[in-house]
Amino acid sequence: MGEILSLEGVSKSYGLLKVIDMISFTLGDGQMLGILGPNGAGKTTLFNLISGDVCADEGRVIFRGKDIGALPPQHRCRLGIGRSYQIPHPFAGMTVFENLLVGATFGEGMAEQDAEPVCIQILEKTGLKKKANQLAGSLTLLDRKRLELARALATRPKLLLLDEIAGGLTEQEAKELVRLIQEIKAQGVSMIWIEHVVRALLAVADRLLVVNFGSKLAEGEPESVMNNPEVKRVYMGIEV
Ligand SMILES: Nc1ncnc2c1ncn2[C@@H]1O[C@H](COP(=O)(O)OP(=O)(O)OP(=O)(O)O)[C@@H](O)[C@H]1O
Repeated sequence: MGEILSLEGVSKSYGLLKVIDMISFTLGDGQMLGILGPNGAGKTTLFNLISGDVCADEGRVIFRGKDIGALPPQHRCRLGIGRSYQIPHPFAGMTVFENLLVGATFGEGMAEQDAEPVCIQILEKTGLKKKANQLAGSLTLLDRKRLELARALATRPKLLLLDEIAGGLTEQEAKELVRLIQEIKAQGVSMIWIEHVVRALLAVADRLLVVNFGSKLAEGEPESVMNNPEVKRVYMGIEV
């Protein structure tokens, strides 16, 4: 199995605050890495560094063998990095379908006639078909989260970054989401999923990475990471 992504000694500061401190990890092709960590640990910043929303102060971001650290987000998207945002921000004045079309045409570069059937398929898959013609701004939070995922899928990513998409879902909805993510994974899409809903994450993650104060606290097989005494103490607040 080859590597799709590797971060090598990546750091990022905002003023005096070092938000990401020398983080390195690799992601195998078709694998799912789950990221856990307390609020403010630097998880979303890590995604921003991969998607190009911010650039690292030091270190390298290698995607499919190429150093993409200096590329803007739209170039990284075209190369195959799709992402959802923790706070959904769809194009509120456009319909759900139009939001997907933007992802497919501008994000991935598909011609509109090719993009339409792809978008319809994604709407079906994500349970948004009935809302295709609804304005994105009028959706409930839950449907906005679905739209975040659908929009990211419309860019036909090879690597999908999911930022807390299970928060606020009922148990049943979380199960459906997990099924959908398993389906996407089965199609060979590599994924990184930041999630506080640990049960959902454990259902699909091949490996876990725990971040604390911008540094890697633990990484490895889910079971051994969850049993790591330092993870229990720092992240879960459990004394062992
Ligand atoms: N653009 C920015 N300017 C200044 N500080 C920032 C900026 N973005 C993030 N930070 C700070 O960096 C730290 C890490 O933020 P980040 O959003 O990456 O954490 P997180 O682990 O995703 O948190 P959460 O679980 O609450 O989403 C926080 O202290 C945050 O306030």
